Amino acid sequence: MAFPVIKHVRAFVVRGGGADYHDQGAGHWIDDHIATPMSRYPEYRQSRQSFGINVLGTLVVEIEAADGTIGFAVTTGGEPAAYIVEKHLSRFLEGRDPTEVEKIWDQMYFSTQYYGRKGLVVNAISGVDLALYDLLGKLRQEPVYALLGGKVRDELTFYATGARPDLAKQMGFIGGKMPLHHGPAEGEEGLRKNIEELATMRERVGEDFWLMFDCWMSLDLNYATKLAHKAHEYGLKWIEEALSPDDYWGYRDLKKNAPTGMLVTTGEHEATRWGFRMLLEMECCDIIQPDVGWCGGVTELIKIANLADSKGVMMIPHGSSVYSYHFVITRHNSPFAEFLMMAPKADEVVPMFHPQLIGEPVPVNGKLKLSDAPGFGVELNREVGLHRPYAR
Ligand SMILES: C[C@H](O)[C@H](O)CC(=O)C(=O)O
Ligand SMILES: [Mg+2]
Repeated sequence: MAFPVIKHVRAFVVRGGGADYHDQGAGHWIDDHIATPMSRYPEYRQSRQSFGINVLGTLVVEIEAADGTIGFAVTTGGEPAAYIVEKHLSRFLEGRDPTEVEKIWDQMYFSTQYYGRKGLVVNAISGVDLALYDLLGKLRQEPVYALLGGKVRDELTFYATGARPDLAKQMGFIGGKMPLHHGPAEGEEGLRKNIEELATMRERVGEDFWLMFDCWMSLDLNYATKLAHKAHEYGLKWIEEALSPDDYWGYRDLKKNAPTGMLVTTGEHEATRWGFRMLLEMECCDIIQPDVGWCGGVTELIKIANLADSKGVMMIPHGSSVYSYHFVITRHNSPFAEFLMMAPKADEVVPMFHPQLIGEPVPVNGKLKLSDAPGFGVELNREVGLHRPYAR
């Protein structure tokens, strides 16, 4: 079957909304004194926006085929990523057969390797790769999960990330992951407050509900070890992203130090098969958590997931809505998924990438059956103020 060639790649920037690194309004739980690597500076402790978490904004990539079919995807990266997509990556797609996914990925990665490899450049590559999968699904009239080998289960099961695991339990989620609020710079008092928050939640949710801490790269090995042992008394299921993503040695030691039964998880700021190979070969964690919009897209996630599977490690992607749902449903080593509670008080289920996506599915009673609509099954909301800074 011949497909129309790719005619045009476009990159847009959007401000406002869209999950954790995009702009959220004042008073949102996701920006309320969360421990970060910048918490050592008191002036950057209260709000992640104070040090610029939202500075990049959203990147939207659109790929149009010669017959007018359009695939698109949303990720983080803003203007700098839009520049890379328009000025550099587009040459590897325009005029090409859209089924050349592997070759296109390879050329995007190796042509940018001298200034890329991780971070922003891989975000941009991921956005293009996801848009290409969306386009392919639309051209083939198949959902992305079908392109990936089909479902291994009927529905997705979710845990929730947010400030209110107690409400998440009432909403049918299997667990609640809370942001850690106090880092090492807040000393023993901060540590006590962290444990008190966990104890309060444990009291509210009972013994069996999963509770986890997301530490967002804020700790050192000593503090993380102490936190893990104190939190073990309250049945913490996992300690997430405790250390810098570059500290593979620290993760290896934390996994050795962690109490028996507590899982060590990380990887949402890791990228590519090579980064995850380090985490896996050094036995840094029990669960890897790539974000499909940041780790290299679906093409790279296939390789990452296979590496994890061969080591018997679970792969539970960082919350990225439909972009990870279509992957998780095809994998035995991804038995559940993350849902990021984007309601400001984490008290209701709202679409994660609102307002950018139209038709974004959300879990009901902690479960979701994916639709068989083509591609990722969502449409781009063109009312969000799309800005194309580097139009060619
Ligand atoms: C709540 C965390 O600090 C972060 O914003 C989200 C995250 O790391 C996760 O969902 O995992
Ligand atoms: Mg996390």
